[in-house]
Amino acid sequence: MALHTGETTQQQAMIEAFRTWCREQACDMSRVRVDRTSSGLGLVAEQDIGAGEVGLSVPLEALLTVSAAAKTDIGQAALNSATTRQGRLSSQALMYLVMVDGWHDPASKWHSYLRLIPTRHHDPLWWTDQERQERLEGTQLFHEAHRHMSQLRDVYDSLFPALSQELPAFFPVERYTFQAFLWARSSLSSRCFSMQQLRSWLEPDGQEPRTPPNVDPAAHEAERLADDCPAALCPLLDMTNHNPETQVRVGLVRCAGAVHLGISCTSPVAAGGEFFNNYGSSRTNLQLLLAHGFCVPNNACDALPVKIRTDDARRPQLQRQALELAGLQPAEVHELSLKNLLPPRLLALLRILCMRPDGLKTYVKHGSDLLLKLQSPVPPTIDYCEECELEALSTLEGQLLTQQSRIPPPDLSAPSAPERHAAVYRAGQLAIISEALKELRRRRQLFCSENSLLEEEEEEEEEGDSVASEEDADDAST
Ligand SMILES: C[S@@+](CC[C@H](N)C(=O)[O-])C[C@H]1O[C@@H](n2cnc3c(N)ncnc32)[C@H](O)[C@@H]1O
Repeated sequence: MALHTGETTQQQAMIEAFRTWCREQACDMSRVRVDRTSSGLGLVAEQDIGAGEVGLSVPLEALLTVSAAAKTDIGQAALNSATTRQGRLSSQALMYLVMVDGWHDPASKWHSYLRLIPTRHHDPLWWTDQERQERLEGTQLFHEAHRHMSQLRDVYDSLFPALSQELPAFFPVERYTFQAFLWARSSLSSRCFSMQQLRSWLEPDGQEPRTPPNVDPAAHEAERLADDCPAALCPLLDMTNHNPETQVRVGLVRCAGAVHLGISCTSPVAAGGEFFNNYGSSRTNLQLLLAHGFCVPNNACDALPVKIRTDDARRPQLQRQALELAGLQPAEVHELSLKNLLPPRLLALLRILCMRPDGLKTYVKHGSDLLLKLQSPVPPTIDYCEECELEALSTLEGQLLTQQSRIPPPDLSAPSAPERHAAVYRAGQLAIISEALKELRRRRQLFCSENSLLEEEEEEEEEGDSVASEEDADDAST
């Protein structure tokens, strides 16, 4: 990471202050040090760390959990304010309030920690509308980024400027800006650990009692809080960068008589090597970019979400009955991936939507076996079902071609890191579409040859198509 001399000195001073803080909090960081890496700050092994050995750990008292946030002066002020009295306070918002306060106030328990978090993030919520349009057009992430931004705006607007007017000493207007809230949101989303990890032991603990310490808010605070933050900040552990090749375990460990959150790696880390984390072995590039602001090239977990609208009230009753019988939900998202190019549930759904009513009558008789039956191709020999299979495949092909045409071609050598990460994301989406199209054509050929049908030379645009995609739904509403 290129830093100017002034920035380097300033950052070094902040790292030193953070190290002192870690010592004061009795963190176990004897085997690692905070250092600069190609992904910002990270942790480097000071000595060989064995496979399964706890690399570092942090006492639970040092974590910023919803429960800890609720106990701070700022948390209490928010919880007892007239502004939040009408309803429950969002637990996420409570975390943001305490994080913004802690960044400014040297008296905050987490001040030295919060100061070391980057002041700018690179996820799509930090991009301008135009950048989001250019980088994400035609993708699911474009909609997700907008949705997250407007949710954050709603949460912010529900608290400000009211809290600043009611309690200006706690919530000064110049401190609690939307930008500060955005920083807190992205800091939390990019660095948090799941509460589940705070409830399970990393290793069997001999004869000791195994009940994990309670990390939940007290009952009277929980009553006032919406349960919308299943995550906590763990200073130091959150300095670990992501490596999809690494396997780690995170959980409770005992250290010097206290309970810590610790991390161990299933393979050894040599002295001088980076001690990595794995933010989730099944995280898609959409999830990584939205929460962490980066993507993994050729991400094997990547998925292309496809949504087919089925909630149209004008749908024939028989179709609605078949969808219900098959247990297909109106808002169901079907995830296409390189491992599962054509999910059987999606094909079953398309078969229902493409089947003539008399054919559907025959199929509905299968009752609870309907989904199973529809996961295999519909033979053209069944009365009124002659066209069904090819129509279902063509419908999906049409939708994928439309999605493909809407996604701008990726430039993996783009000048800025966010542009490159967006390009990696688009490349992943386009790769799945392209492979799914090949698989669709392969299946069509097979189906035609098995049923002695002639393949159509060219696809024709369906007029008055009865199958509407989610993208179409969005277009229709704008
Ligand atoms: C939990 S923090 C890790 C510490 C962070 N590097 C820092 O400087 O504070 C997660 C952030 O680190 C960066 N990061 C982690 N792993 C990365 C990777 N494999 N590629 C690119 N950036 C990464 C991203 O900015 C991400 O949002």
